[in-house]
Amino acid sequence: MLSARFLLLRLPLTSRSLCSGVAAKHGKTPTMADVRDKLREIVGASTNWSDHQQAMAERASLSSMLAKSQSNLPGKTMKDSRQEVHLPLGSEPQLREKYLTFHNTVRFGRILEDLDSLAVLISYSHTYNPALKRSPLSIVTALVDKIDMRQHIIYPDCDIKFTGHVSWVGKTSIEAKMHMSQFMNGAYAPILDATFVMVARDPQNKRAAFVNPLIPEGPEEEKLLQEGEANKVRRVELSTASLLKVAPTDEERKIVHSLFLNTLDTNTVSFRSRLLPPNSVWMEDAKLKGLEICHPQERNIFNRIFGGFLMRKAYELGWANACSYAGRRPTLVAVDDILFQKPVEIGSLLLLSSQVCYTQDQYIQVRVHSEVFDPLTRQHSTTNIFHYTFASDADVPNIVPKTYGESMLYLDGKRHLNQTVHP
Ligand SMILES: CCCCCCCCCC(=O)SCCNC(=O)CCNC(=O)[C@H](O)C(C)(C)COP(=O)(O)OP(=O)(O)OC[C@H]1O[C@@H](n2cnc3c(N)ncnc32)[C@H](O)[C@@H]1OP(=O)(O)O
Repeated sequence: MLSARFLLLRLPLTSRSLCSGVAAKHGKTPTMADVRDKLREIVGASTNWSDHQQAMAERASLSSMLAKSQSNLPGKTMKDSRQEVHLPLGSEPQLREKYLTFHNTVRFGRILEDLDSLAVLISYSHTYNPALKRSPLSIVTALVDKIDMRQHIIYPDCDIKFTGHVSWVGKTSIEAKMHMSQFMNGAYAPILDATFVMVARDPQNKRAAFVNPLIPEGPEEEKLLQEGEANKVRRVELSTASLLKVAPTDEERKIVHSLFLNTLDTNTVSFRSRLLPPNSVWMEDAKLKGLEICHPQERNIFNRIFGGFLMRKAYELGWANACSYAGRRPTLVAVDDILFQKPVEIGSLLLLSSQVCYTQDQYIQVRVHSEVFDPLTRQHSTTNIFHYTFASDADVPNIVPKTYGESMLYLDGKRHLNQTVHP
């Protein structure tokens, strides 16, 4: 239980004074609700679940509209995909309810959903073909490369603005960069920067589909494009160096061995007898699990489970685990490398499992693994891995692995923390 004193300390300053007169004039700037309506229109999504099969059959017929190669598609500029979207939390109290936490901050899980929808709209704007009524592309989220928090408190009653555009393209993939800011003290202040990788598929989401080339305009855009290229190289390097594929480095092996030695009982001189060092928690005692039944309400425009919903659920579970571990409410520092490996079908049983996998001073690195479970075949298959970095306002106990598998999770967590906190 959180003490009342603690709650008082952690409550943000009353934001009303910060954003008084918020009713920022948006004119006809789209809102998040407009973004979702627009996406449904672009792909011809069914509004009722009962119509989804017909809508999917109609989309299948769009296959012939796909480009045979990337060079057949006209180049687009970053301007073509640029979007600005408002979330009028300050001026629309009814909307605020959806975003509000008990602690009078904004539910970050909801922001993840909005970023996901915006990244999809940005990608559709880049691939827009005025000759077609509907887009033949199914654009799905493949990876949340990074979300860097520039400010840790998001006020629930100040207007929010999202901006973003395509920053790099491959043959069938698109990198979208987005920024979120909040209206405070008469101006918009930066809250976070996000980079998502989206992948274009055919109308039935069965194979990859080409996207328009990107033409940079001016040195700033050239630089963004080069950064996108470097990001792609980094992603390939990271995946080839994954601890699931290759052994840890010499330095990492030493860390694991030293953790092991620290837990040996010097009296018994046995490899089996293990003792928990002071101010530490065994990794097996820092897990939190959840189950989601994937109802039609959470479907995306392609009648699969919306990626943003998965991120929200995984974030909330990860946050609860970090909160329970620290014994106080942590703040989010960064989100990185959220991998969408397989689509989640409507009706699935989705098992979410969160694990504190690395700690350092006040930082807590949490990994959430999600898998679908088929009760008929009893088969499990991994759909997503999520990585969240949290910070507490005091140092937290050290997490200690016992098995070799846990040690690999520990090293993976350390890599993620080093990348997000001390890049
Ligand atoms: C109702 C209102 C809601 C409105 C919001 C709508 C939002 C809709 C968006 C979603 O919700 S999507 C749902 C969440 N995402 C998923 O379910 C995706 C699940 N994952 C997959 O289906 C596949 O893993 C994926 C299509 C992403 C990749 O499949 P493959 O690994 O077979 O891809 P392939 O090898 O053919 O590579 C295709 C491209 O993807 C790139 N790629 C694949 N995995 C990647 C990765 N992990 N990171 C970066 N790029 C990646 C790859 O480099 C390549 O790019 P280039 O052609 O440009 O070189």
